[in-house]
Amino acid sequence: MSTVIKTDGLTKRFSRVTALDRLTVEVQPGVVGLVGANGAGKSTLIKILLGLSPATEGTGQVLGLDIATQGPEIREHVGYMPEHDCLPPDVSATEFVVHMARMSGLPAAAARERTADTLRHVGLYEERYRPMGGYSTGMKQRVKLAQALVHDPKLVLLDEPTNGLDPVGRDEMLALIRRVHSDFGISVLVTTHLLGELERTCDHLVVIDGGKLLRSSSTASFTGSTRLLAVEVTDHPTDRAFDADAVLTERLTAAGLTVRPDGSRILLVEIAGEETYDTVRDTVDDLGLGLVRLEQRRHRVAEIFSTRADEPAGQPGAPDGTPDAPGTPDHDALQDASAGGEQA
Ligand SMILES: Nc1ncnc2c1ncn2[C@@H]1O[C@H](COP(=O)(O)OP(=O)(O)OP(=O)(O)O)[C@@H](O)[C@H]1O
Repeated sequence: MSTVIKTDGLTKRFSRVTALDRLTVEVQPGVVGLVGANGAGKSTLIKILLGLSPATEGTGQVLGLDIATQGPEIREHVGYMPEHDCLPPDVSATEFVVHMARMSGLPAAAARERTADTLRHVGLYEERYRPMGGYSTGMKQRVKLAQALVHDPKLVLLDEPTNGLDPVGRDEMLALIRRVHSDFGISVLVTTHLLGELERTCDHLVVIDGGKLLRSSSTASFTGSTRLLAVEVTDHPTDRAFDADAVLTERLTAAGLTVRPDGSRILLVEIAGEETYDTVRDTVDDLGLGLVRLEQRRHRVAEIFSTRADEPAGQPGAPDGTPDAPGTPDHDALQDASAGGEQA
């Protein structure tokens, strides 16, 4: 397995902000999520990896090519889907993608053929002949993805591809992103601030905060099991005044378990051993209640940020003692999509 992206001490300083701060990371083939709040440095990293913006310090390779000296070769083998709307409204998807294919060096006939195939692959059919100004956000995102794929790259960098999409559109885009890798073997680096999306889509996550690497590891290692059981019970079948959660908490505590509420309906019970499951089941049964949920809690990617936010003030600042740069990310901007925190 050859390394797709490698950086060593990559730093980008703007006049008032250090957007990337000695970032050292390696990315292997697959679908990799680049996670960080707004302003964490994701877009800056993508531009540097494409050779479009020079690093202030440090080195990097993409597909074994040097970011400082081989930008054009990198862009020949890498597709890029920018975050913002960049589509000319008066032009059709077909015309635009053919143009982008020609810019990548494909001859006219091959460009037309690849465009037709790629637009079909992203799910654009008859509409591809209409001017893009009339497209929905979902259709525009598909065109942006198609132009990143049309020259048959080995790697695509996707900057917030689900931006502005409703939940259905988002699921479709995420499925498409998985297929880019599974059907064509193209590696994907995808940025988003919707954490739940990444848990479902990516094999590996790179988390950055304030331009620094927080963690780089497999998605499974982020979402491993906790030592907590999530328990949800039904109301009492006959006694409407019966406070099921309160009585259950009391009984489980008396049985030696540690219990705390999580949200309005769920109790979290610390797992003391295998017998904890039986104790909960038996107690719920004794009270004449039904079990709606009894499952071991998994970690959420979002927890890495909440832990970080709990650190003593000053800790995340630059090691040289300078205060955090302006534009330090707003952790609230990171939304846990799986917890229903997404906007349409
Ligand atoms: N050209 C620039 N000049 C000055 N500062 C910049 C420039 N580009 C980015 N920055 C700053 O660098 C920091 C990182 O920005 P960047 O766009 O890389 O973050 P991001 O993680 O992609 O966030 P977003 O999701 O909001 O795009 C921010 O503080 C931003 O204001």
